[in-house]
Formats: sequence, C-alpha cells, structure tokens
Amino acid sequence: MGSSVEQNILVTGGAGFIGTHTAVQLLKEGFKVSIIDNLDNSVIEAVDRVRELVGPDLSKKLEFTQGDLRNKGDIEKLFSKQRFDAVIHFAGLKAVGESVGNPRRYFDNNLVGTINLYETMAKHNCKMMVFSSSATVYGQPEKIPCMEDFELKAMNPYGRTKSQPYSLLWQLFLEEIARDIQAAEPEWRIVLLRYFNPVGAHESGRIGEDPKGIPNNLMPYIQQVAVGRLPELNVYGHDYPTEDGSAVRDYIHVMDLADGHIAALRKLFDDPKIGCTAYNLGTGRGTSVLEMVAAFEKASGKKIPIKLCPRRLGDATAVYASTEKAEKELGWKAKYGVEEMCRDQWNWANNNPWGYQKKL
Ligand SMILES: NC(=O)c1ccc[n+]([C@@H]2O[C@H](COP(=O)([O-])OP(=O)(O)OC[C@H]3O[C@@H](n4cnc5c(N)ncnc54)[C@H](O)[C@@H]3O)[C@@H](O)[C@H]2O)c1
Ligand SMILES: O=c1ccn([C@@H]2O[C@H](COP(=O)(O)OP(=O)(O)O[C@H]3O[C@H](CO)[C@@H](O)[C@H](O)[C@H]3O)[C@@H](O)[C@H]2O)c(=O)[nH]1
Repeated sequence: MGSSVEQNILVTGGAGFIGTHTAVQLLKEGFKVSIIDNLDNSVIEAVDRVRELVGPDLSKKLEFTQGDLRNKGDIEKLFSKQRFDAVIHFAGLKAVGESVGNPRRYFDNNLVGTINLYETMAKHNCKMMVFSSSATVYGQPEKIPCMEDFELKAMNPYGRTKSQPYSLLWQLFLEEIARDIQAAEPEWRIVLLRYFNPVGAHESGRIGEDPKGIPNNLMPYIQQVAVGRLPELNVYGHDYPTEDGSAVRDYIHVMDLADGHIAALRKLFDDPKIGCTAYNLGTGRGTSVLEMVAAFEKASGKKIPIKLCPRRLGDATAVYASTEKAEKELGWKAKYGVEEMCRDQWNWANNNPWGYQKKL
C-alpha cells in the first residue's frame, strides 16, 4: 500500500471497547478516522481519552458523530459530507443473554443497521469493509485449532439447535450477507475478522472494556472481583475433558486485535482479488479458565475467590485459532501473551475501578 496519510476510515461503533483501541492505532498509523456511535454501550469519555492518548495533532484527524446505524439518514449525512476509503464496522449489540430474551432488538440493531450501512456505502461507491465477526461462528468445533475453511456447522439446523446458542445466529447471518453481497457485486472487498476472546486494555490504562451491568465475559468479571465490585468468580464447568477441567479459549490482547484491523485494511487496499475473505484473529494458544484466574492473580497480586459451578449452556469445551492464514496473508501475528493481557487488564481496572464513571 502507498502512504496511508490521507486515507479516511469510517469506524462504526468506534466508542466501544475494540473500536477505541483500533482508533488509537489507526490515528498513529496516519489514517483519518471518523467514528459513528449511538453510545448505546459506550460513553463519550472514551472518545475523549482516545484524543488524549494520541495528542492534539493527531486528534485533529479524529471526528465523532453521535448517530445510529438503524437510521439511514445518520449514515447518509456522513457520506454526503466526505469520501471514505473504507469502513471498519464494529457497531453492534453483543450481550448474549439479552439477545435470547429480545431477539428482535438484536436483529433490528445488528442486521438492519448493517444493511443500512452497506446500502449507503454502495450509493457512495465506498466498497471496502472490515467486519467484526467472531469465533462463535465455529460453534462447538469438532477439531481444534479452528481453520477458516471449517464448515460453519451452526448453519445447519442440527448444529443450530444442539450446539450453537440461538442468540448468536445473527453473527452467522452477517457473514452470509457479506458473502452474498460480494458474490453479486464483485467490486466489493470485504474482510471478515473472526475474533477469538478479546481481553486486556491499552497499556496506558486510560481506555479499556467497561461493560454495563454484571459482565458476561470472563475477564471483565475477574476484573470486577479484583477491585471489589463483585464478591467471587463463578467458574462455569470444572468437569470438561481438559487438563484442569475448566474450558479452554484463545484470549487475544485488544491491542493485537487493533493491529489486526490495520493489517486487514492494508490487505483491502492492496489486493483487488480479496473478494470476501475471513481471517481468524487469535494467538493460536488455548488457556483454561483456571489458568486465566491464576495469571490475573499473579499480575494483580489480588486473590480472586472462585466458586465451581455447573457448565454454562451452549459453551464449547475448547476453542482456539489456527493463525496461519492471517500470518501468511495479512502479515499479522499476535505479539502479546496471557501475562501482558492480565497486566494491562489490571492496570486499566486498578486505575478505573468503575470504568469510565467518575465515581460510584
Ligand atoms: N468483545 C468481544 O468479545 C467480541 C468478540 C467477537 C465479536 N465482537 C464484535 O465486535 C464488535 C465490537 O465489539 P466491542 O467489544 O467493542 O463492543 P462494544 O459494545 O464495546 O462496542 C460496540 C459499539 O457499537 C455501538 N453501537 C451499537 N449499536 C449501534 C448502532 N445501531 N448505531 C451506532 N452505534 C452502535 C455501541 O454503543 C458501542 O459503542 C461488535 O460487533 C461485537 O459483536 C466482539
Ligand atoms: O463469569 C464467568 C464468565 C465466563 N466463564 C467461562 O470463561 C470462558 C470464556 O467465557 P466468555 O468470556 O464469556 O467468552 P466465550 O463464551 O468464549 O465467548 C463469548 O464471548 C466472546 C468474547 O466476547 C464472544 O466472541 C463470543 O461470541 C461469546 O460467545 C467460558 O468457558 C465461560 O464458561 C466463567 O467461568 N465465569
């Protein structure tokens, strides 16, 4: 790719966890960044901290719009003002539990919002997209590591009912929509990034994950136990056929993930034949829940009390990525291990025990 200095990137959902970290890296790499976010699961303070981290000069290249992808007019307004070279599409709701109880809200937000985005992009002839997908599309993999060409088994009805939380089907639908659009209009270039388990925070401790309510995911939960917001961690499953009986995942540092988006953008700009291609973003290493707890205790010096509980419905035993394709084709490889993930997660937690809130 040539110089990225004047490349202008629209980042939907850029005020959120992965979006803020990616915005910092994009600005540092010389891209112009325009964020659209409805602040449904984020706060403007997060964007202010991105500005603070990159400094006043690079901040001039960052624009924020409070808008909602469900409202086509909000997207149209942005595209009619400026030309975007590509879109990184993070905006979406992701709370698994809530999506079971309220699927309409999830389909409306995640599917309608995404379709509005594609339509507006097409209208303005911006046809390059990096999309946030998830390892969840592999369901309960029969083999590990997960390779990108695995059949997405959850798409068959048996897989759907038996092994895939119904609530996560929209992630598969969104991948299918991307593939269909690109197949029908080959000028589109779309990269689907299948994130494994993003954790950690920017090394400054100024930005990080700040879930509303009681966290669903392991690391935010551990973090809240460490700062005294929650009494103990429920460990879901201690009878899995793994070394210590707890489930195994591929945790990836959010800064590595952010850099993966830049590698994906470069691929889009450089490779006219990319079509619609999926890449795993993981480390290729599996870590159990109990190993993660031990690593966090070591990094923080805090004891994390645990309670051994039954398995959580729909959870897979062990999931980790094959990283070969991303290494070979994107020239990207995760740099950080579990130790750095826990160090940075703790630094964020310790400096911001209540997240972006100033006080209780
Ligand atoms: N964090 C993970 O573990 C993980 C794993 C796999 C995939 N993903 C996907 O990656 C994306 C980003 O995840 P995240 O962890 O940063 O989540 P996040 O909730 O922190 O960020 C998403 C952002 O999108 C915004 N948003 C939601 N709906 C919107 C709409 N209709 N219009 C405008 N803005 C909207 C939210 O306010 C939020 O700031 C999501 O699509 C998520 O499904 C996340
Ligand atoms: O309080 C908790 C939370 C989680 N876990 C376990 O920790 C592991 C990791 O869980 P979690 O952090 O919730 O991630 P996953 O279940 O692997 O994946 C979910 O979270 C990922 C990261 O947000 C998304 O990519 C997926 O789509 C979504 O299914 C699992 O074995 C859980 O059972 C616990 O033991 N206690």
